[in-house]
Amino acid sequence: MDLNLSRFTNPKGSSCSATQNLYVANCGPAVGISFEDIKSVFSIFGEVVGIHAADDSGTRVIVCYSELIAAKAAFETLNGCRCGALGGRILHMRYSILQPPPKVNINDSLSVSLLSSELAIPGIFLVHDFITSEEEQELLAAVDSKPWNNLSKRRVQHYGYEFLYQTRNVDTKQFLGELPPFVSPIIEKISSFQGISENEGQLVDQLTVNDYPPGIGLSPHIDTHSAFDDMIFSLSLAGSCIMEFRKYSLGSCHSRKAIFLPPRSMLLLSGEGRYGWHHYIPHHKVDIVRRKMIRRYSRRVSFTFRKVRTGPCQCKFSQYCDSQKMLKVV
Ligand SMILES: O=C(O)CCC(=O)C(=O)O
Ligand SMILES: [Fe+2]
Repeated sequence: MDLNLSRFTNPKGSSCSATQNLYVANCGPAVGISFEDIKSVFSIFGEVVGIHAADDSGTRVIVCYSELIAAKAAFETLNGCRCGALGGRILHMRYSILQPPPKVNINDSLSVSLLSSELAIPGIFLVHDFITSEEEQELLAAVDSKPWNNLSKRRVQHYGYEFLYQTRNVDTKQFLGELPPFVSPIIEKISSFQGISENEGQLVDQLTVNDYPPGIGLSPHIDTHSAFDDMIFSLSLAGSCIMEFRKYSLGSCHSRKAIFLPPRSMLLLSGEGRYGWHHYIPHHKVDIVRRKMIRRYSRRVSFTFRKVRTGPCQCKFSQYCDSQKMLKVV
């Protein structure tokens, strides 16, 4: 990704406040106009210090001047006019500002795995391209046609059983009905994972759909042991994010690892990864993955499939297990 892309934005407030940078639409390499041609035309008005692609269309550029007066002169002369020296194209212009580089937190230096084999947390598996783009669009359209519940920073939908955020549990007596037919192909695919089909009964009966605006994450947590069975499946749609895993003991964090979740990937949390590690989506507009900045342009929608637990949890991770802590109190 060209890091110059999207570094420029509209001036806030008045859309006509002038700046030294001009966004120029309808010219660029994709329509046979080189950066040199653009520079020679815009240099008539003053010193041009940079020309950048405004996006990846090849037909929109940012022209940066050293002086505001030059940008204003170019804007007033060329905006909306047919420019003979640039292939006779009509230029559409507005002022643009250079965004400050995104703040990169020192914590972001955590190395991010692309594969679950690199992450190496027992029980955590990531499958890339679990669904096709068409299936992804169908799932997004299906949930977008249903009502969303607004939380403070994101929207959710619950199917099967409602997830209650106050108790971080479900009310097993309040069955909302079978999971909707639009997720049946996903559940079928999950069931065909090696080893999983041997399980008896229903594999999953609860679905939470999360719609995260760009930059919104989720605080570190372990899904309540007493609420859900071992396997938790989370399908990422539309946008990407990183998911961080933290191992706490005696209240402090001893180990941190992270994995990149691209759209259409399926993450399985099970065993130690599900019971003994907190998972967390940092609240970042930009994720650093292998020294590349990956901006969260789009919303991310996740489908988290779980199986509601019917008896107490008997996992080997008792220090994180509410079922086993409750037994001790009694
Ligand atoms: O958005 C995700 O992938 C994870 C959601 C999650 O951890 C949860 O709902 O408990
Ligand atoms: Fe979770």
